[in-house]
Amino acid sequence: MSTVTKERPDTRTRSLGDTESMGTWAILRRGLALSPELGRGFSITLALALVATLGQVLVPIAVQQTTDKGILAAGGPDVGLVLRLVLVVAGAVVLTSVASYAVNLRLFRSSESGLATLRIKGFRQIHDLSMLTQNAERRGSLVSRVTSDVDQISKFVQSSGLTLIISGAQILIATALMLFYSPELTGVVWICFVPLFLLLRKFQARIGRAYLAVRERVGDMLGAISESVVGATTIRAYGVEDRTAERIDVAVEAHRRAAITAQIRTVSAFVSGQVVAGATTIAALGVGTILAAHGRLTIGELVAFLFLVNLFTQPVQTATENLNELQNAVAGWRRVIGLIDTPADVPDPGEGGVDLPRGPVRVQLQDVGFAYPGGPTVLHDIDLDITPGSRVAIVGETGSGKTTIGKLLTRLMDPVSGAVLLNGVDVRRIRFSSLRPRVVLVPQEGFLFDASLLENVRFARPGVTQEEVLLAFATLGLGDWLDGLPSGLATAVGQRGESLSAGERQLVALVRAYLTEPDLLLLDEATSAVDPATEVRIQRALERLASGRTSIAIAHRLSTAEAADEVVVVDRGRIVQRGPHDELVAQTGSVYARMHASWSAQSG
Ligand SMILES: Nc1ncnc2c1ncn2[C@@H]1O[C@H](COP(=O)(O)OP(=O)(O)OP(=O)(O)O)[C@@H](O)[C@H]1O
Repeated sequence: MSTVTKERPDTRTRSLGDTESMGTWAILRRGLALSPELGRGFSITLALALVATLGQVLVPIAVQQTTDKGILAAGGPDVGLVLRLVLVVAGAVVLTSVASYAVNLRLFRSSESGLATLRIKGFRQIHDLSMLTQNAERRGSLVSRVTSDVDQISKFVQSSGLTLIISGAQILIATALMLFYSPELTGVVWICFVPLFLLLRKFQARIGRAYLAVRERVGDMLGAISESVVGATTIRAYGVEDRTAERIDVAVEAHRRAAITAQIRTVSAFVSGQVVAGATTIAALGVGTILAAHGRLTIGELVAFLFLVNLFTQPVQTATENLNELQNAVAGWRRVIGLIDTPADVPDPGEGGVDLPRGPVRVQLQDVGFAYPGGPTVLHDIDLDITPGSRVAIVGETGSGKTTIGKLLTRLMDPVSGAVLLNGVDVRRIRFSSLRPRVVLVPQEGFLFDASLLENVRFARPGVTQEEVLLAFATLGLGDWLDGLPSGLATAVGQRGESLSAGERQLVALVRAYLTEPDLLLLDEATSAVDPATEVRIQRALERLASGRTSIAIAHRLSTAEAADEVVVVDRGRIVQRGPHDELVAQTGSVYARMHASWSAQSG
């Protein structure tokens, strides 16, 4: 029974999620939901932090009591009381230190676990995003979302976040005590500070925008740098080092400018706070002295009040600094959330999906149409039915749409219209756990990791033994090649496999594919020329790999097309011919006949 879903809305996402419209609170809430460890045990941390703050508040009270009731006591200094108060302060200092230590430890633990979870979610998401979405953003910038952006959040969570909350509590406690000592003086302090509170709100929005720009420029800069590192060989080969350096300079310069703008705004906010704090202390001292002269305030109360003014102004000032950290972190969170909340545009049907039964696969494309985001239609009404176990070669001019068909068959992307069916089931309904190992694409340039040959091959099937790997090499006729390598399976392949030739890298890719035991094999044949001995090995390995399974080769060589059971000719996104090689060649004037003529001319 066919399970085609012809009318499907185009749910493909082109770029990463937009979080611009989310307010600061919404971002913080979502950020906390993504890293639940950050909120775990927070009430205990907060209680400990309050204990640490209360310890600080004890000092001005003790100073006032020491001055008024100890030093300036009616019958002369009361040494006993002074000593007791000193002991109380010492106790408070010890308590404060222990509480501060515990707070920091708890914060580091919870933030490190919370942000590790966020990083893991981010990296997983990068893998779940389709190539279309990944292509919308440069790799370096994508990576910066889970590295430097998360670092910004970490900076905030580990210090500024709690300081910000404690600052609020400190302001309230200081105000309550100030009111206790002198409501008039408290009024003076608040009158001085109200304009700064209002100004801070304005600063906060501007600083927030500036830091988001900084985070974006960091992403651009990393994007430009990683591109130049990855493409170093090409850059050198074409002698375009200057132009590349210029692009990096531009990105670095844009980052420098954005960082300076953010810093200027930060410093302006901080300096405003300092000016207001200084002015407040002067006003409190002036008005306080007048009040003391009129007997409405004792000397001890005035001194205690000035301590409290400091306790009040200090968090207001640091609040500006911490608010910047908050904005910086929110900007980081915004970018990470933008990544994590982007729906996977090629979703795994998971529980509701079906498994692909074992055995050679029947492949059907029904009215398949495809266009890359924002681009023209590159595949038009493709209809194809491939018999299980057959060997098919897809040929066509460059840009005709062959690779695109391959990407649709392996579900790296979904068609815009029509459906791809494997054994009669729409690929969109097949679970990834079944689809991924059963349908394998051997790309033109398989990616090799900087590890041994064995580890690179094992990557396909982690549990495979060394004997099984050796057997795989032998079965594909590659035993002699392996024996010729300096350290056999232990040979290091270098970064991206650069110690091997392009042809040898293909051999490794074929062994990898073989170990997965796919039922449908897709081979994107490399266009790069390889030496004749390796060419023979590749062909032999391919033949053995293809036996007993359905295989589709995106062919660039005449030999591959000749060896196939059927050749499918694609021209400008349409299938224009299909049939056995000999039959197609005989159709004079056809696209395939022309291609054949040109292949034959090239090979001699
Ligand atoms: N990621 C992409 N974004 C936008 N357009 C793309 C993308 N990849 C391919 N295209 C376009 O789609 C069309 C078909 O490309 P495709 O790679 O499928 O051709 P091909 O037949 O495999 O070519 P080749 O033989 O050179 O590999 C081309 O016009 C190409 O420019």
